[in-house]
Amino acid sequence: MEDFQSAYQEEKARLDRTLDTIDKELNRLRGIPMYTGHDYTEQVLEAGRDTQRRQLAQSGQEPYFGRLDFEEQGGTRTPLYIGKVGVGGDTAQPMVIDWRAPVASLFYSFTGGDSASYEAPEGLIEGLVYLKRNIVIRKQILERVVDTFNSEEEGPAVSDEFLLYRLGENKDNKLRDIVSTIQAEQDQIIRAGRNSALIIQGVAGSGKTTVALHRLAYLLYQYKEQISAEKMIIFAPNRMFINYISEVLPELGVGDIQQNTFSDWASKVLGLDEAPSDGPEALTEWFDHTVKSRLDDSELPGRFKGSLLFRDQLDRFVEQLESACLPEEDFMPWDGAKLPLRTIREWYEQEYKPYPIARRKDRVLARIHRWVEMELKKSPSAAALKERKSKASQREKAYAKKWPDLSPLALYKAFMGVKKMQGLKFEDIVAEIPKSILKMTQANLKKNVIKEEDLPALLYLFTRVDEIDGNLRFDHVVIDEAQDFSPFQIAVLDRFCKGHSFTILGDLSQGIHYYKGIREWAEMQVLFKPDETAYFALTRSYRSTMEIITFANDILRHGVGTDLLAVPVFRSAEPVRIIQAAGAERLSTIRKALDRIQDGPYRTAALLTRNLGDAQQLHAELSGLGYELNLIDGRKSEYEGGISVLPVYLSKGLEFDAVIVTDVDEDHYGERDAKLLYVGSTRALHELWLLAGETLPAYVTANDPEIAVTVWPEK
Ligand SMILES: Nc1ncnc2c1ncn2[C@@H]1O[C@H](COP(=O)(O)OP(=O)(O)OP(=O)(O)O)[C@@H](O)[C@H]1O
Repeated sequence: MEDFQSAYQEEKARLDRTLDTIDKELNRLRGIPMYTGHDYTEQVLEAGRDTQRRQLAQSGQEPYFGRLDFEEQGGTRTPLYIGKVGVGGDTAQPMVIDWRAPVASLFYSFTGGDSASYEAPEGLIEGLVYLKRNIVIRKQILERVVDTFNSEEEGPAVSDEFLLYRLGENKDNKLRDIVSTIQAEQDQIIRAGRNSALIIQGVAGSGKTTVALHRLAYLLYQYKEQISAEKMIIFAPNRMFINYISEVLPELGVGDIQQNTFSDWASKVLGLDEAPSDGPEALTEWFDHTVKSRLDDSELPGRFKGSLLFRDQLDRFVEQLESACLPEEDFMPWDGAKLPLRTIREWYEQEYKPYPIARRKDRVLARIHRWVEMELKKSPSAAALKERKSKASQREKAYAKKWPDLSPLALYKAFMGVKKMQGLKFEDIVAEIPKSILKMTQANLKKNVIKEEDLPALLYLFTRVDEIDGNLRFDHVVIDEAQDFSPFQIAVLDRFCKGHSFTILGDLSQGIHYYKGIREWAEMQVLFKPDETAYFALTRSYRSTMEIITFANDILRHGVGTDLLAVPVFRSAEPVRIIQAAGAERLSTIRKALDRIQDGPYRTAALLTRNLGDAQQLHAELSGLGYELNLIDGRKSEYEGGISVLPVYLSKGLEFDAVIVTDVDEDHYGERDAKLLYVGSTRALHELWLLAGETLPAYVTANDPEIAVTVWPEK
């Protein structure tokens, strides 16, 4: 107790000193009149002061969250205070060190032991850690001081006490930063070098999304000279998810990073009027549990059109295109004048060879135009000039039309046999496309309907025949829920991305979009050379209680059939409740469970149904009974918190303090839908209820009363 008191007093005094220094510095900066003139040097200085003012104002509320006492070899014990932004960065001993600075990595990577080291620009720095302390400051008030390592005390190396305190809290509506409790295995990913494609397999709740966002903040800090926020992008599954994660980057002081769905981004690049996407109707079709037979992988359009085989077919098509583009004829602007095919061919095949085909076409046509202008100058009279000019203009237009239309859609239509293209013979390639997929695509393209699954091919054709403009290129690409991406999508993105700088994260066990996603990470790894890629596995799960994770692990083991199990953090609460709620009892049981949850200390909860129709119906019934609920149906772009009703497949990526899954029976969640139940169950932080139908799915067990029970709570 005494120790705690003295630690608290010590930190209180230090906080007062820090706040005082920040206050003085802020006042000094605010006292400098804002520069609004035209002098460039002054403008740069003013921008710097503005950033400093904003950062200091932020630090002035919660300057730091951790302290690490470190003694560098040959040096002395020094307390390092670590915060979201550095304060006094130019001095030899800054008051607060930015969490992304090399030395701050010790705060995260240190797991006990006699010595510690970190990578600095000047090499490996070694030394001793004496103390690791978590400090909670809210609005300038010191709220909590917890030592998670103290070399002078007996006890476990680095304790989880502070992490558990953080995980036990109820969550706001939005995902939050975790700078104060980043774990060593997460820190390794956050600080991994920029020029490789990281592939991260992480169990549900292992912090993948959160880690990716922190990694972006780190990369921007570490490589500030080489990369910029506007050239980084996060691909997320839908608009609502983007809204859900939207607070983390601003909390980390990072703005302007693009956040988009693949479909929206691709449509913009391709100039499509509308972004094709798996709308609610398409999803309902894929996720309907009453559809008993599922197509083989090779017949699933998304799987086929996302494969590298399909990319290779397009490659063969483009190769032919190169030689077939040039019209096999001389150009005659008017009778008696001739630009021989031989010359045009030389321009196209030799002089402009370094350019992509579409650029070559433009250059050849422009050069022909220039040649015509020169020839026109030789006209014998004004009348002849006029006549020749008009003829040449018509013939130039006619000649240009003999070149193929090289827009991605026109090429794709040609490839799929919906549009004629002279001089190409690729029937053998098309014959390799599964018949059902070819027929369906042809029918769609005839009506000018483009599906989401066609986007990689369209983008690929674009990048193969044309130049990618500099402002479309990325310094870094993050792909969340990457198990739902196809290898071809990644291959296309690689063409837009400098140095294979990717963070690709997902969870194969949550691969519920079976009709388009991958089955193995190897499908993506083959895209990169071994030294261009690194693989990480996150197995610790931070979101849910130990009971929920142990229960969900059983679904993985017996239902999904994988050994990628989650390791819980030891945070214990109520067992999972599996309650009979079939037939006439269904609605009243849902209500009873909901009432209990509403009486609890929670901020967010979710009712997860098997499909959209169920969610709509339940939402209508319960709203009619006076419950305040938000329906999430795939159309919404904002996540509102409170109690949500949604089909289970739309819950991916989200989390709620308490979750009720309805209709958990063999019919709704047969073995092939075990992944859906896994996703649903792992959305819960503190409480999970499964409302059971007549027969529980065989893979759902309630053998251990510490983990799952089939009775109502006693009080
Ligand atoms: N080191 C940590 N400290 C505190 N909280 C953490 C930590 N890592 C993850 N969390 C919390 O765990 C929860 C899950 O994180 P996140 O959503 O990023 O995981 P995920 O792996 O993307 O999950 P899923 O695949 O299930 O959607 C979040 O509430 C996050 O704040």
